Amino acid sequence: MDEVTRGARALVLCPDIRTLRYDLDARERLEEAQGLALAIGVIIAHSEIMPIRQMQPNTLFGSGQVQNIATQCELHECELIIVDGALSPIQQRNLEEKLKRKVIDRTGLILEIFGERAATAEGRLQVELAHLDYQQSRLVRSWTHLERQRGGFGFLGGPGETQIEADRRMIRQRMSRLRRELEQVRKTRTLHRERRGRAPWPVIALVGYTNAGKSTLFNRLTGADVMAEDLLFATLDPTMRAIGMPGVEKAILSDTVGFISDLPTQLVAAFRATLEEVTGADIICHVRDMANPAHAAQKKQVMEVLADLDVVDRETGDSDIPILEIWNKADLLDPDRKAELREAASGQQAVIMSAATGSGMDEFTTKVAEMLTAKAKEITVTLSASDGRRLAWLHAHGDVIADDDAGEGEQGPVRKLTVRLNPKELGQYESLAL
Ligand SMILES: Nc1nc2c(ncn2[C@@H]2O[C@H](COP(=O)(O)OP(=O)(O)OP(=O)(O)O)[C@@H](O)[C@H]2O)c(=O)[nH]1
Ligand SMILES: [Mg+2]
Repeated sequence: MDEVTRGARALVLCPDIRTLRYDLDARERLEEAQGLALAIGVIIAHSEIMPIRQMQPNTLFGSGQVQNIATQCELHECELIIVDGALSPIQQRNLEEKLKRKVIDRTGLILEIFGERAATAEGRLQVELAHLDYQQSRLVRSWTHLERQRGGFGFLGGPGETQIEADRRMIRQRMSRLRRELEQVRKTRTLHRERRGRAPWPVIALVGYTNAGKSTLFNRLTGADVMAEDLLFATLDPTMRAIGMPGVEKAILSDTVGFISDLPTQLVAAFRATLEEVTGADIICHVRDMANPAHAAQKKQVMEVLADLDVVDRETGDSDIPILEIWNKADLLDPDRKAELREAASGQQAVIMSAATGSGMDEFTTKVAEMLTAKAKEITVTLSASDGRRLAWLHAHGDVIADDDAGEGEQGPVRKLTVRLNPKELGQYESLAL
């Protein structure tokens, strides 16, 4: 977000539209909206739930409410109004005119956050693409940091129709260039992934709603210093590290972007590409903030995204990849609630822990090790002692339990090996060319 907005005093409004069905109640949504607002560095001067019986096509809010918003802005000296919902370009423009202040909606807000956080080349390309897509319909807008940073496409001032046409064309051209660049970056990434796919280590993916504690857990396990903050979308680009823990000699741990409800459609594709890593994981750890009253609705969102990624069956909830639920932030729960959860967890793949304090870590590592071994198969093979290639491969990739001299065969000495291989490795071993 541009200089003017960072540090700006903002009025955060959460429309509660009677005709819509929400997963979270208004108070929870308002809280999330405040979190999003803080994530772009504004000061929340005042926030309010706005019940709406009937949406007004021109302003969303009724005229009395618009009056009221204007008064609140004066009272709290706000320069910016954040509406936690979707505004049509017309509604946004009309509200700005009536209120004489900058107005942004939920999509705009999330795009701003993503724009600030994206760190990798791919992340930046995706976000810019999403932003341009959003702007196409809002050509008179002039507040986004992207266009400012890039020297502008000439949206400033009240452009005439020809100017808007020219801008549209420019946006379209820029978008198709970005798509080409993205394609290139993705190809490279797929190559990297394929190369890693041949590496023998299992992949553990951390997923979860934004602010659940994924990066905190990641840091604890890797000793890394990934940005873990009380900020929504602290992590945008996937981060991977090799880790070792009791029972798992080596694994790759991947931290991912947090999920959120009502992700702007423009960002869904970007988001999905970032999450592709998850589809190749051996285990998914679903980190949940059990201290958040909205944790059940948040889980639902996460499962939806996993279903979108074809990891989870939307109807049955069955998953191709084993999922371990991390019931995080246990340190914030009172003992009764904890006991309740402990009971509930015993029947499922779930661990109660605190990534912040480290409590429950042992149980976590034991569970992960168990799940990885459950997937592994033990095979026994006899090989000619001169088959150096296979012998070396098994020692390098598998968990060799026994490697014994098995006497003389027709072609000389023979060895008998018992090896544990996870399914991926087993496939690789079987396809080793003779
Ligand atoms: N009390 C408590 N706080 C925690 C725990 N785990 C994480 N946190 C805090 O929760 C906030 C969010 O943690 P992150 O690790 O950044 O969450 P994330 O899931 O990576 O969030 P995104 O990257 O935004 O998706 C931080 O302020 C953490 O310190 C926990 O077990 N207990
Ligand atoms: Mg994170």
